[in-house]
Amino acid sequence: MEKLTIALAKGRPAKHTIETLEKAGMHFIDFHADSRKLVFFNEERTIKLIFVKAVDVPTYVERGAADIGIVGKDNILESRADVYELLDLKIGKCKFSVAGFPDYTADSNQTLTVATKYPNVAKKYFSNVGQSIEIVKLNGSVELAPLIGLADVIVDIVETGSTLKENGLVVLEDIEYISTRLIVNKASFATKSTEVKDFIDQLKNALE
Ligand SMILES: Nc1ncnc2c1ncn2[C@@H]1O[C@H](COP(=O)(O)OP(=O)(O)OP(=O)(O)O)[C@@H](O)[C@H]1O
Ligand SMILES: O=P(O)(O)OC[C@H]1O[C@H](OP(=O)(O)OP(=O)(O)O)[C@H](O)[C@@H]1O
Repeated sequence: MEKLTIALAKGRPAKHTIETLEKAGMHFIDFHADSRKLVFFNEERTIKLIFVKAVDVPTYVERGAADIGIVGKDNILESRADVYELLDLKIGKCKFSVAGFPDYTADSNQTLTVATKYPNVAKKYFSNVGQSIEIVKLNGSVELAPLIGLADVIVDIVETGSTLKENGLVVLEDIEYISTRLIVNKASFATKSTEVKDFIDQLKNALE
């Protein structure tokens, strides 16, 4: 009998996350990296794994379509979903930064144009530092925005820094450390507490 539904973010950290689940003793028999299948079960059929777009994972968990989600902190922050965040898997490590041209100088009296895939994160950061901004919401290739005069600065994920470097940009400020986290639906945490705690404990052991 199926006990838990886990929503896993498709994309970069997925393969590593599956490896961690395998290490924790959960085997998803027909999973392979280039499969187009979106639903998998472990051997005992106690865990249903669903693959969804990273940005949608917090929504699935908040609304109870999944009991647990495994997703980047970037998507959790942007979604502002009301869920419990209970574990850092310490994979998919990167950071949120403000980036721009090396000679960029901040002027708190002027409205800054900020290009980003993460408008809520950008708004919160600049509101905290007292800078008024205008957001240009993009869905990718954000580093292009300052180069073509679409924005003064960007708020984006930086991992190795090579995308910034190759486009003549630098980190101006770091905002937050990002990695893959485990989130839990609040009702599931109460009604399925044993199953949820067992799942987290198994995962924790595999991470040690
Ligand atoms: N260099 C990186 N760039 C982007 N995301 C990274 C990086 N390193 C780790 N991550 C993590 O990987 C997740 C993104 O994976 P990926 O880029 O495959 O998906 P996505 O950009 O959200 O999806 P899509 O490209 O389909 O919109 C991020 O949410 C973040 O937590
Ligand atoms: O510091 P780096 O190691 O260069 O990694 C950071 C880059 O990777 C991500 O883009 P992604 O590849 O997801 O493409 P996108 O521009 O379509 O979001 C992110 O948005 C940065 O552009």
